[in-house]
Amino acid sequence: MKKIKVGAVSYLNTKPLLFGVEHSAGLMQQIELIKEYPSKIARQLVDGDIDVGLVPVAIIPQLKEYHIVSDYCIGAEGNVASVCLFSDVEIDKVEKVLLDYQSRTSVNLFKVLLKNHWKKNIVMEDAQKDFSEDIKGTTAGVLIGDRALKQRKKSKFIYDLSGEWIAMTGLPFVFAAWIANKELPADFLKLFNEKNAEGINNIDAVLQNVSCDFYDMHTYYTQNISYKVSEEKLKGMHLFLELLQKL
Ligand SMILES: C=C(O[C@@H]1C=C(C(=O)O)C=C[C@H]1O)C(=O)O
Repeated sequence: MKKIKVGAVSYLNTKPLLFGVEHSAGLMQQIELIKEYPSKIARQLVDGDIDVGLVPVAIIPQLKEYHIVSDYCIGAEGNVASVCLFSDVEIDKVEKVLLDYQSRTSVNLFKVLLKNHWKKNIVMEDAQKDFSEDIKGTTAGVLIGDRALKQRKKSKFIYDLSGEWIAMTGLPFVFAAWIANKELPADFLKLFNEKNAEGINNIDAVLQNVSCDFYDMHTYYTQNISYKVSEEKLKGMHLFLELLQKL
């Protein structure tokens, strides 16, 4: 049988979603699991190299066909902690912003917020590898994932992008969702969804397999990331895609 190719984000935030998946021999037999940073997973789904992926929602317009196939996502209903503008100076004094090459949603969320929330014009530059060292003086950076959690100890000013989005819109935010580029078998999707739920409903077991010395993972999994897809989150996602279209 041909294996279903599943692309997942390689960050700490994805561990609760993969906990049940990776512990299920039955499911693992059906899939090939690829872990990469978000912009790579996005490219693979757009190019058809994978069948389903935990992809940045900002790339939805690039897909000829898309199906949100799970009740779980990487979302936030408050400060997400791992998607922020980091800076040595207040945003009013920032002259240049470096944009994380691993991101597709958050760098676009920053652009949406800059125009509609902060109502500013700042020079932006696509960043290269290891750019966190270049975040200094009047050069700020949008950083995501585990590297962002580490950066929290280094930068004086931290603007949490989902917090700012919620302040602007009153809606929660979805960074990434499980999206397929084709129809997939219903029995596979049912099992995949059940296995996603396992870790989400058992964060204490997930935490036993995670070690992190730069941020409290219990807080991250229970108060920062919000994993359940909801009507409100989808509303937030559609508004984001609409504002992105207008940029
Ligand atoms: C909350 C996060 O959400 C992520 C942000 C993404 C993006 O900006 O494209 C994509 C996937 C998610 O992992 C994070 O990585 O910190």
